[in-house]
Formats: sequence, C-alpha cells, structure tokens
Amino acid sequence: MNVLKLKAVSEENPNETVKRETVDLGNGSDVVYIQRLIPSDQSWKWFHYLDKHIPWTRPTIRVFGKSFLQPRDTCYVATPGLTELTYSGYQPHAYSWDDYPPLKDMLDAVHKALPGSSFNSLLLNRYNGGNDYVGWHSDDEKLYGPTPEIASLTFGCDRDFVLKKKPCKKSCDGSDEPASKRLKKGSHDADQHTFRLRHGSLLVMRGYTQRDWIHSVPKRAKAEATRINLTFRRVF
Ligand SMILES: O=C(O)CCC(=O)C(=O)O
Ligand SMILES: [Fe+2]
Repeated sequence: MNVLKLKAVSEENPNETVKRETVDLGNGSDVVYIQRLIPSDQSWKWFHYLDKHIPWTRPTIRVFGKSFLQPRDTCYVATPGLTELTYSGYQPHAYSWDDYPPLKDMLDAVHKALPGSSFNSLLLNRYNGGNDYVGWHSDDEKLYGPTPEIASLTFGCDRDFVLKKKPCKKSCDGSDEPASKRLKKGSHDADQHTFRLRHGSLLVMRGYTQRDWIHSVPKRAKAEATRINLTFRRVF
C-alpha cells in the first residue's frame, strides 16, 4: 500500500512537523490529538479497503446482565500468542495482521507518529451512520496494564469523541471531600472534553486515562455517512 505519500510530505518540507495538541487531563492522564496525520487521499484509500475487506461482525454483547446487539460493526486483529481479549462477555476471534497487509502500513504510520510505541493488537469499529455508537466505557482491561497507550485512527465521517471524568468515591484531587458533595456543586468543564475526530486523524489516550476517565462516541442524528475507527493497543 502507498505510504509514500506520508514520506513525500516530510521530504518536501523537512522542517514541517504534523501539528499535535496535547490536553493534560490532570493526575497523570493526557490525550494527544493529531488532526491531520494521514493525508486525505490515502485515508480514503484505506477507508475503502477496510470497508470492503475486513470481516465485520455485529456481535451480541452483555451489559448490566442484559444481552444487546452491539451498536456498531467490529473486528479484532492481534499478534498470535497474546492473552485473548474479552469485553462485555464477548471474546472476538483474533485475526492475523498477515490476513490484511494494509493494516501493517497503518500500524507503521501510527508507530512513526508515536516514537517508542509498539502496538500488537487492534480493535476495528465501523459506524454505519449516526445511529451507531459506542456507549460510555473505559478500556481498562487487565491485559493492557495500568497505564495503556491507546491510539485511535479515524477514517470517513467526522464524529464526536467525548471523554468524561469518572466519579470517584474519594476525591481524585487528594482532598477528603466526598464525591457526593462535590457532585452536588455540578461538574466542572474540566471534567468533560469533546474532540471532533476527523478523517485521517489520530487521537492517543495515555497515562491513567483509562483508570480515571470514560469515553464514548454518542449517536448523532446528522451523521449519515460511515465512519471506521481503529484503536491500536499493546497487550502485555
Ligand atoms: O470509535 C472510537 O472513536 C472509539 C472506539 C472505542 O472507544 C473502543 O473501541 O474502545
Ligand atoms: Fe474505547
């Protein structure tokens, strides 16, 4: 697949770096957002490849003891021999990177943007319009360790990605004020952040983001087009 485009940009403008924003969420959690990591034409090529070739499924999952059809399509890819992933009572089949070679080019592009990273698993999600969504959750499964770096690459329709601070039993800021008292004061703006995830963008959650925050991609009546999202993770 064509990753030459990425190279060409940096060769033409060796001093030009891709713009990245870091949002410090406090207490050792932060998020990095790179709005234009993958050029648009390359992103569309990858979008169409993924849409057509990935063996998408829509599994039944269990949430709070009830069975639901997951409100989006999914697929899982992992290096052989890793601990298996289970979420919401569902254990996806782990496909191999070799089954879908362009995934390795996407992985390379993400590794290049995040020096020192080494992802070995990938969860893919496809949202077929604004009724598809992912509800509030954190990716805090044990197999990712206490401070996972999770890199989220988006193709297709723009959607909002919302991060919200978990209510904590004891104050998260170290004071002894109980959560119930603090919640009565209303939540602060700093407790919620929305990122408009664009075609070709990369969002990275780091540090204690999974321990202290939840995230979602809410339903959006106006989002009609398909969105494909890839979250790269390292299983320890
Ligand atoms: O689609 C997204 O942007 C997020 C997906 C997600 O949170 C997940 O797969 O755990
Ligand atoms: Fe997630």
